[in-house]
Amino acid sequence: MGNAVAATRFDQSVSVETPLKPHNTITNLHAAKKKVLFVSPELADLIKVGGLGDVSASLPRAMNADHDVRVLIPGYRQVMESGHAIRDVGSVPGHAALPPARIGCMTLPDGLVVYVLMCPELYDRDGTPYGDSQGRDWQDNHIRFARLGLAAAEIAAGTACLSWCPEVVHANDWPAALTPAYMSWRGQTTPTVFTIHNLAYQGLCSLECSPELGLPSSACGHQGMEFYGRLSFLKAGLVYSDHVTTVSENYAREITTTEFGCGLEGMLQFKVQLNQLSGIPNGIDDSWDSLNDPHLVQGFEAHDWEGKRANTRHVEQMFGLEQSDGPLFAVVSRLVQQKGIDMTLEIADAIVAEGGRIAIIGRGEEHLEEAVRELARRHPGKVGANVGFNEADARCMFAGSDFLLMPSRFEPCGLSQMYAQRFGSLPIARATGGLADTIEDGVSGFLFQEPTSESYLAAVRRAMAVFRNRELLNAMRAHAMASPLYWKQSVEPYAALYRKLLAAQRSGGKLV
Ligand SMILES: Nc1ncnc2c1ncn2[C@@H]1O[C@H](COP(=O)(O)OP(=O)(O)O[C@H]2O[C@H](CO)[C@@H](O)[C@H](O)[C@H]2O)[C@@H](O)[C@H]1O
Repeated sequence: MGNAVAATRFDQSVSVETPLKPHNTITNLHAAKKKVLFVSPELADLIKVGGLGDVSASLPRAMNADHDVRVLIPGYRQVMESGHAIRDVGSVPGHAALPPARIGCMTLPDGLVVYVLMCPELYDRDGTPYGDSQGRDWQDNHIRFARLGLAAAEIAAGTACLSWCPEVVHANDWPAALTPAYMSWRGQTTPTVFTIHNLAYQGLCSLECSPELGLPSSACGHQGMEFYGRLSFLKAGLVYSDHVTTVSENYAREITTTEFGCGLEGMLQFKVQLNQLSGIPNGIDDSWDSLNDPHLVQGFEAHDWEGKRANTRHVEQMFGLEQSDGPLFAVVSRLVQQKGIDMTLEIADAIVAEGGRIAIIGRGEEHLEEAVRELARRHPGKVGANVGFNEADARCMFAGSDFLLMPSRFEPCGLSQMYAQRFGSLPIARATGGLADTIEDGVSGFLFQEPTSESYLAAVRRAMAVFRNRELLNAMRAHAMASPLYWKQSVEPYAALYRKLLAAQRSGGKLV
């Protein structure tokens, strides 16, 4: 990337903020709003791969009425070129193989403050936050995300030259998981929360990477982040944070079992004994408003089913589907094993044979992308597939479809099923994780128990039977659209957790 481009990226006209003295950790103890640093690899306003991007955009905003939550994300190319002015406000030194970096500050139009970790050699690349445009993970991901964690630790220590210092640090998923770890190794006492959005992605690297990350020797043992002979970023988040949350109550229970614990269930059971693991469900933000969403061809409310139908016609056109009186099923999903796409492929012929049509938008594993394309080729006019990522199209699909197919093998919370319900599309989902917590079987959607195509198809058939009973269908749609799934329900549990950790810190140290 040439200098000319780089030079346009930082708004240097604003003076660098006055550095804070190291360890002068809290500028105003009596400030009403607690300062929280929210560390994440995604933020939907700027870059989104999946649900973590949505949560990072909506949870801090929902919390901000009573808190001062600021987000720290890496300065990927998409972030630096987003068009938002970035003030250069601080810096962090290098450590082992982690290069030094600058910290920028971006204020989004609604006032959300975002710190951007600017390190072009690590983040200025084509592709996604995690890999290249062919879907291959970046080979230096351990360095890229250790850099993120250590920068967050420096901000928390007041050593990043910022005029703001958090009282609580909230790190999300493996890419941010070294935040509490570096804080612990450096003796920092600011309370830390680590949220698991998906236990299956662990951020594993070789033990030999330890010197590159500048880890203390204790980190590489069983009591540290060693996991079956490798280093696990996610395990570091569990071991070194003061409290672990995950994104639904059901998933919080499930991850303590062998079936869902990904080998970490013993550690998670221990966290439960210490009262350091809880489930706080995700919500959705109020942009999910079927009457006023500008992406829809026609806004609609419950009982205005003609308005919803206008969106169905639009989705049919988008996907080249024949018009029909049969149900329209939508798939809006990352195309990965977790999401059970293979099961949808197995039952698709039956859905089509029984009068259904399917519209699929998704991106992910190459073999699943190809299988989805092949399915659409086999059923012209009945199945349409768009292999890619498009938020506006996804919103139209939630509004235009009758049912959302979400047969996830596991699902920490799931957002798509909540979006679908809000837009009057009834989710058909496996009763797992947050899906079981947010869908009422036979009331706002359809749940099935076993991760088999037989069990799934039986649920689809129940949905089709309801589709033929207009009165019941419309009652279920209206109920789904009224489901109380907004963030409001999650704000207080997070606020209570922050209060508890701060109280523990005041009364003599961290929770043990
Ligand atoms: N091709 C495409 N085009 C447009 N939009 C697309 C898309 N594919 C997916 N999306 C969107 O991406 C998001 C996916 O969020 P989910 O929560 O459903 O799953 P994900 O597995 O990514 O998130 C993980 O983190 C979240 C957040 O905690 C948990 O809810 C979840 O269970 C966990 O697996 C939704 O906003 C969906 O609409």
